[in-house]
Amino acid sequence: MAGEQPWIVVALDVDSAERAEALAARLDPALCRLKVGKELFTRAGPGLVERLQARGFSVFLDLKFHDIPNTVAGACRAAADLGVWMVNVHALGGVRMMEAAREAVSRSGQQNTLLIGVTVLTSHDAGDIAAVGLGDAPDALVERLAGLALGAGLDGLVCSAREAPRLRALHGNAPVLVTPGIRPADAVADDQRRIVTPAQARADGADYLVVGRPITAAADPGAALEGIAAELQQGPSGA
Ligand SMILES: O=c1ccn([C@@H]2O[C@H](COP(=O)(O)O)[C@@H](O)[C@H]2O)c(=O)[nH]1
Repeated sequence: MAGEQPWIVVALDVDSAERAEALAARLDPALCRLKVGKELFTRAGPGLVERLQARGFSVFLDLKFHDIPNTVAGACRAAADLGVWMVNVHALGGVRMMEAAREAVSRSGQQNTLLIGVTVLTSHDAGDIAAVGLGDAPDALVERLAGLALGAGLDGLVCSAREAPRLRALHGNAPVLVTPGIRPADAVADDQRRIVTPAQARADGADYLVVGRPITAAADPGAALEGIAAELQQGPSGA
């Protein structure tokens, strides 16, 4: 799988429905999908997701569910019933939780909703992982969690594009790889630690690139989106 266009997923990390809809109005649904995460969903709820979908955007509901299997299954069922393009759970929730999520989405009326598993947050480096008592290096932990998630039947993974080549070698082209931590060469990293440029991420095997602040904090978000889309057409060398 190389992902279906559009490959860019804009993270709408803003604090109101009004701000989110104003941003969406400046973005072309032919060039991007939208991601609604914890802050915006907690403020604006399912109604906003439905309005963004009505504007023609595919929506990734990025709530990273991580709870007991029954609770996560119910949350995933609710997300699928909203008709979202993609929803995720955190792979650290374990195999039984991911299997329950898989069954809930597959039995919902929206079987096309993609269910993916977060491996290691792109804001984490080796020190962060060691500090919470997980012994593996980031790439080894990603590999371990990816195996569990795909074994539980999930459609794909959230990881850094740095790990994409190894995951492709291990699991082939079928898993959907969604990669945040995307930064154009001239952008600041912010709180991200395992970053990759947009064209390099695609070249390394990422299907979908999550991009937030480099687009949403730009003076002209529409132009910033177009710039990244153009970079993807050119490839990593710019050739
Ligand atoms: O490992 C992860 C998982 C999710 N995210 C989310 O992606 C965006 C990234 O935003 P930027 O502004 O481009 O840094 C944000 O919504 C995160 O919650 C992630 O960064 N890493």
